Amino acid sequence: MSTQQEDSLITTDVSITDTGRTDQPDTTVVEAQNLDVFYGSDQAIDNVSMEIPEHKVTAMIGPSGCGKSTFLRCINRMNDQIDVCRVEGDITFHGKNVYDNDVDPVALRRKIGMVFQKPNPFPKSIYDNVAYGLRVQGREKEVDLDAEVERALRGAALWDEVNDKLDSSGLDLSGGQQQRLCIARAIAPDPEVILMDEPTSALDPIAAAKIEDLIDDLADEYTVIIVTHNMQQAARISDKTAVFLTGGELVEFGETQRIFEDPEHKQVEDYITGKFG
Ligand SMILES: Nc1ncnc2c1ncn2[C@@H]1O[C@H](COP(=O)(O)OP(=O)(O)OP(=O)(O)O)[C@@H](O)[C@H]1O
Repeated sequence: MSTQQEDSLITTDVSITDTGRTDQPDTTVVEAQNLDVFYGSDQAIDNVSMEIPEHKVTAMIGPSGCGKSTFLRCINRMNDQIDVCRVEGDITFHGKNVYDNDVDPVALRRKIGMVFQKPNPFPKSIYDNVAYGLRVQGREKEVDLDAEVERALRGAALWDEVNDKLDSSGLDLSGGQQQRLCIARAIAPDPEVILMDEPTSALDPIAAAKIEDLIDDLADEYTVIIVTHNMQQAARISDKTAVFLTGGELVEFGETQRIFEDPEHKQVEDYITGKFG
């Protein structure tokens, strides 16, 4: 390790976990090319290009307001719901521009699910929360719904805690359980990509740690793209890290270990060593 790397490690006080996935070759699943996003006349994303690898965890970090959530919402067109939002450039999923006229945003969101900062289960039973997506898709009759609900709850590491109370309201669960229920709801329709917007920031450290472990497991089957304010979390769980800085520019993108140990840009080093942001 170079002296510079040692210095960075000492000053960041961040321990980087080898996820064991970094040696696997990358296959791009989502790609941004010269992406610009505006809210009215204000630009939130500035000429961002990035290739996001399949079956890995990619973290988006950067100071508040730098466009992380905006970028995430472009991937499954959640920004469509914001009238003043305008997207230019390309964002592709398996090579297909998600903003093409023939793309159905609802079908896209089945492939690219989302989990939000605040757990938001529906005011329905645990079972109905998880079954929701399959029912909306009209697949209730074609699949074994009980088996699919169990599969999703197991996938979200919640089955053992709720299998005897599937008819109870999802709102009666703890915050951490509610977030895992939301993850179960997101994975039940069998998406390929899961977008997570600060999924642990509303949780206590123990519940957050469970979600982090879960994200590691999810990456075996899904591509996970996570926005986090927590640099330690990005260093612990992600394979790739994208650093956005004010103005919606992507300043650096690469292997998480390299970004944290040996960033190319002084601004990134300053950000991850806590000098600003
Ligand atoms: N619905 C909206 N309407 C208008 N402007 C918006 C909207 N959402 C976000 N913005 C603006 O776009 C910029 C980027 O916001 P965004 O939420 O994407 O940043 P962020 O990096 O995720 O921030 P944070 O870390 O605080 O969540 C900010 O200037 C924000 O004020």
